[in-house]
Amino acid sequence: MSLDFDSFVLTASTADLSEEPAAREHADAIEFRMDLTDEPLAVLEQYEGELPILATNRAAWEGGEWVGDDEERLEVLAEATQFDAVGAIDVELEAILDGDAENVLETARDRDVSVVASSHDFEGTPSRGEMVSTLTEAAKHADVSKLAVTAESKKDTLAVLAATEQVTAHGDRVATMAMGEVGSHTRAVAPVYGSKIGYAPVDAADATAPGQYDLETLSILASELSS
Ligand SMILES: O=C1C[C@@](O)(C(=O)O)C[C@@H](O)[C@@H]1O
Repeated sequence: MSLDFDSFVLTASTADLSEEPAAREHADAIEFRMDLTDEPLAVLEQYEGELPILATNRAAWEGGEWVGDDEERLEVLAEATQFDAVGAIDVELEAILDGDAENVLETARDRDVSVVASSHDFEGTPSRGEMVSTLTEAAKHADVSKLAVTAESKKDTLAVLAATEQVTAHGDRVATMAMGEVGSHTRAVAPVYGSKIGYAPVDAADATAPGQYDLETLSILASELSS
C-alpha cells in the first residue's frame, strides 16, 4: 500500500496494530512505533488491517525506546519494508547524515516504500533559519522531511509555522509540529502551511509525544482548518 504524502496524511500513532479498526474512521494511515513493542516484525507479518503503515523504529538517542545496537535497529526497519502494508518508513536524519542508513534507504527505494527523514528537538525550538536548513537538508535524502521541536512560547510556534511555509513554498514536502502544551495547536494548524503528516493516538492516554491531540480531535480540527 503506497503512501505518497501528496496531501495531508493523518496517522494514528501506536505501538499496537490491533487498534487499526478503531483508527480507520479518522486516520489515513498508522504510524507503527516498532520501538515501543516486542517482536515488531512478527506483529507486522500478522497485520490484516486496511490502513497503510508508516513504520518507525525510533532510537533511544532520538527520544525513542529501541534498546540495543543501532545497526540492528535499522536492519529491523529495513526488514519491515518487505510487508505490503508498509508504505513508508521513518529514518532519523542524524543516522542518514552519519552514513548509517544507506542500506535501509536503498532497500526502501527498491521496494517503492517512501522515506520520512526526521529530526527532533526535545529541548527547545531552533531559529526559523536553522529549522529551514534542517528541513531542506532532510528533503535531499527523503520524500518527506520531518521536524518536531519543543515550543516554549507562542513565538516558537510561529517560527515553526513560518519554516513550514517557507520550505513548502520552495517545493519540498515537510511534516512539522511543535511538541508540548504551548505547541499543541500547531498540530492542527501546520497542515494549512503545508505540513503533510499528523500524528495522534487513538486514545489520548497513549500519546507518543507531548502535546498530541487524540485522533478524532486532530482529525476534526485539521480537516476544518484545511477545507
Ligand atoms: O516523530 C514523530 C512525531 C511525534 O514525535 C509527534 O510529536 O507527534 C510522534 C512520534 O510518534 C513520531 O515518530
